[in-house]
Amino acid sequence: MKVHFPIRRGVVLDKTVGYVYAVDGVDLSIRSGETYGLVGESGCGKSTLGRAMLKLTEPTAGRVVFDGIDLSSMKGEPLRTMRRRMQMVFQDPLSSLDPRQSVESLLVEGMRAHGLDKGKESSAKRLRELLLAVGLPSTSLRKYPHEFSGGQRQRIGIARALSVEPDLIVADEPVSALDVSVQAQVINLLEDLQTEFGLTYLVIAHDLAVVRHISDRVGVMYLGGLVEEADSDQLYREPLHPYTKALMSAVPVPDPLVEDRRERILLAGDLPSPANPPTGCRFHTRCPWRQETRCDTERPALREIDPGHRVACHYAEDIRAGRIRQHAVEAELVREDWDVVPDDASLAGPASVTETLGP
Ligand SMILES: Nc1ncnc2c1ncn2[C@@H]1O[C@H](COP(=O)(O)OP(=O)(O)OP(=O)(O)O)[C@@H](O)[C@H]1O
Repeated sequence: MKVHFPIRRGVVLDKTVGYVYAVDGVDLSIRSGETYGLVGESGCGKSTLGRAMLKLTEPTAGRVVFDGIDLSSMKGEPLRTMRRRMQMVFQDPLSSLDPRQSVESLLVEGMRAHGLDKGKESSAKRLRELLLAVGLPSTSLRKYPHEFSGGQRQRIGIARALSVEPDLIVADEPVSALDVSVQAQVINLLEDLQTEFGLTYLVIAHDLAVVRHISDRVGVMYLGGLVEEADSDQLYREPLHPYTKALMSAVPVPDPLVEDRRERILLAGDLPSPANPPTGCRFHTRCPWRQETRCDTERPALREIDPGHRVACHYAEDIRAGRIRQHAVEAELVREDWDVVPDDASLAGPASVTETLGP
């Protein structure tokens, strides 16, 4: 799939002077009942991909197939019916919930739009069930979003998504606006609801720790492309793409008393603009293992290195076997004596993942 946004100039924005290559050739499938975690730095195209999967953003090229049905040319009522089955939970519940609507009205709205409010009594029962499912008191119905804490508001956002009985939920940074102490509660809630209602999740996050806990499989995005994908355990045990390795370097050590023997990876330079991505491998401008000239000119395909473990790097096997490791060490881009501990292991913001320590 591709999603390219035109960059327009001129008095009435009538000239297209270029494109933002937000999603540029991603082939991703999510299995029924699983949680797929999508990670990467801010601006790499995660949200755009999530929105395009729900047809909230029209793809420039490619198809979205949901439950065997091709949504590409679907419009009007058939698309609306399919949309009920695919809901989104947003990062900031305060901006995604209309402050003038009570919780009751917020929850009933979607049910009504999809013909699921079948009479006063059954709607009231359904509302009670929804509140119970997300752990909010029944007195919440008459209240307004600003009367709740951040975590409670996210529960309202989740209840709202659940109200139309979806199969797939795309959760875009569902906990990143919340206090750390509340994050785990919301993640646990999502897990419980998945078991209870047989949901499938796409969880988008810049924080590897969040995704690790909740995901069955994880995909790592860089500048509009998927660079690595594997079962969660496998990816965390043996990241193969240099970018994933760098992200892993930034995850804090779980136990400070355990000696940290992982290699630390320094990425050169800043994240390039998706409006002007590098030729060849998108990651080559920052890669410690860059090999001339193949990496600069030839874009690597995502290929299966081990069963279910796909990597978009020409030299993944060589890096794994340590065959081209020396080059990176000599260039002082990979060091074993790194002693800089990150203040913040998150990957938010345009800053590159540099000089970070990991477990
Ligand atoms: N509607 C739009 N029009 C033009 N450019 C857009 C639009 N939506 C997103 N972009 C650009 O596409 C790129 C990818 O954005 P996207 O929001 O998908 O990234 P992201 O990885 O989800 O980042 P974040 O975590 O900051 O939301 C960015 O450069 C962004 O500025």
